[in-house]
Amino acid sequence: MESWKGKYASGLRFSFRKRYSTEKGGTVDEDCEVISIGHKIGDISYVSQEEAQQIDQELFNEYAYSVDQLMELAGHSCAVALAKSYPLTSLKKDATVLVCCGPGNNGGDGLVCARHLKMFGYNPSVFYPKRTDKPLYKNLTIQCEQLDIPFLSHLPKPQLLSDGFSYIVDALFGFSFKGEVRPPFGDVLKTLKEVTVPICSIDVPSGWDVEGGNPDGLQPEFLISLTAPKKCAEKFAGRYHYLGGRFVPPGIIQKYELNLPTYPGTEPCIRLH
Ligand SMILES: [K+]
Repeated sequence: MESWKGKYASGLRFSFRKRYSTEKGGTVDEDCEVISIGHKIGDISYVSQEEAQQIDQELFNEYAYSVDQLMELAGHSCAVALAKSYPLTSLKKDATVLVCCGPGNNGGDGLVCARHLKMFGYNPSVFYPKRTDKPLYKNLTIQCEQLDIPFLSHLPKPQLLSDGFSYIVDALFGFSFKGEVRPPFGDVLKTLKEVTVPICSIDVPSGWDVEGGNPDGLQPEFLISLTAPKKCAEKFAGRYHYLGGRFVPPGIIQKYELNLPTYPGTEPCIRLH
């Protein structure tokens, strides 16, 4: 696979071709394009868990954003990146998508993403096994329910998931995940590891150490890093890596010396590879 790492965007567009091996031993080529405006695209920043949490706190405390605001932008950027990667017209199974949501803000991003996917014409369902008793999450849940998005009471077996959904969004854990997976999420991750449809992770592949990754864990096909990629994203080997959450103020970019590609035009997300 040709990589864009170490190359420079001389103008507005940078294109390259990726080659994938198929299960039957053949190869498939995919033409890719990254749009960047005068930015060195080789040395993108990967932030540590501590930096991600500090940036998060600064956005709320110094820059006076509310969680709802940033979650809305983040979740919307996830839905847009998913729609670019898996266009409506390319999907069978009535464009059914399962969004698995965890107990924290990563799960909140998932609920927002599900709502926007519905608005974009997809058919999302949500699995949200551990609900958080806070108005923000209750409201996001009601918003989905009012759009007739079904909430599953249990996670079906891998075969049923693979038969019933075009892809599965992993919004279980983000940059605050630590240690060994606690119940009931161990079983959830075990099931997701066995499905054959693409897994699409929001911010961090769930169950991965935020910095070290997890070679035995989920291997998503799609990842959207929010704000800035976390260190574990260096180990992401899937097909689509996007950056989203276009709300990082210049002061934070400077303070944390973030090197991030410039979002093109009015896009809420940009493909990194
Ligand atoms: K996740």
